[in-house]
Amino acid sequence: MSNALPPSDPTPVSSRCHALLPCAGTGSRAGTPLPKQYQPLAGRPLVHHTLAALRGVARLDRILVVLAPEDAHWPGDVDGVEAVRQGGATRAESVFNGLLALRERGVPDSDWVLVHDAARCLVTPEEVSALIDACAGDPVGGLLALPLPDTLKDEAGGRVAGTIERRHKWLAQTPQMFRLGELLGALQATRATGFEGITDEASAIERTGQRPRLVEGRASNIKVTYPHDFALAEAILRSRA
Ligand SMILES: Nc1ccn([C@@H]2O[C@H](COP(=O)(O)OP(=O)(O)OP(=O)(O)O)[C@@H](O)[C@H]2O)c(=O)n1
Ligand SMILES: C[C@](O)(CO)[C@H](O)COP(=O)(O)O
Repeated sequence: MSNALPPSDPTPVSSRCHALLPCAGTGSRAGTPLPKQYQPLAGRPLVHHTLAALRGVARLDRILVVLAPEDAHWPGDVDGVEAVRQGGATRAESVFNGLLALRERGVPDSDWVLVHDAARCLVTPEEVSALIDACAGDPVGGLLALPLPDTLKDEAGGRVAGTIERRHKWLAQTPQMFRLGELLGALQATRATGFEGITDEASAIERTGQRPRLVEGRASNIKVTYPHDFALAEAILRSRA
């Protein structure tokens, strides 16, 4: 009988999770004087609410925020949070740079990364935990999403061009949870085209032929995007206080 050990798995399964926050946008649709992630909301900059929710998830090993290189609003020292000034021209590029920064810090390719929009400040620790619970044993990973609640219309020239079958249609939210190496590779494959068509992490993973898991989230996990979203976000935050 041979004493040789069986060959080791080249990609050991890791259960470690990290959060990555793209926070380098300009918030052009929000129309606020400050980039929207720094706009005051219930007495604090918007991104602080996002970070407070993530810091409430004990299973997150690291929280890394990707800032624009010229960001003048980041407070500098947020407990338990690391920031890199490596934001890119698009969300996908900011995420890609953040993943490289995680790798440079020694995070192995097999660890999970939960990418979460800084602008989704209403996410709760419970929603993040539900995503981790649902995806930790999944071979691909997945995302929070919401089954489409309304009738969906196709438009042409400001008029209805048709009604789209809404069964099996979901609205993608964040966090989106994938293995560091897989997500980096998937984004790298679209880099030459300027990450064209990559509007979230799942879309990059889908291009590799894999099918991310949909984990039902809540309607309250909105991305603050337009001017009227601030009042809604503030009302929800105050109702929770
Ligand atoms: N080059 C970019 C663009 C966006 N983001 C981040 O990605 C998240 C989602 O993007 P979005 O809501 O589109 O933010 P903005 O790009 O800032 O908004 P807009 O498109 O209205 O300018 C935000 O937290 C934003 O800060 C980023 O890190 N880098
Ligand atoms: C990632 C995202 O929040 C999922 O809904 C969304 O695609 C970001 O879109 P944006 O146009 O960059 O705001």
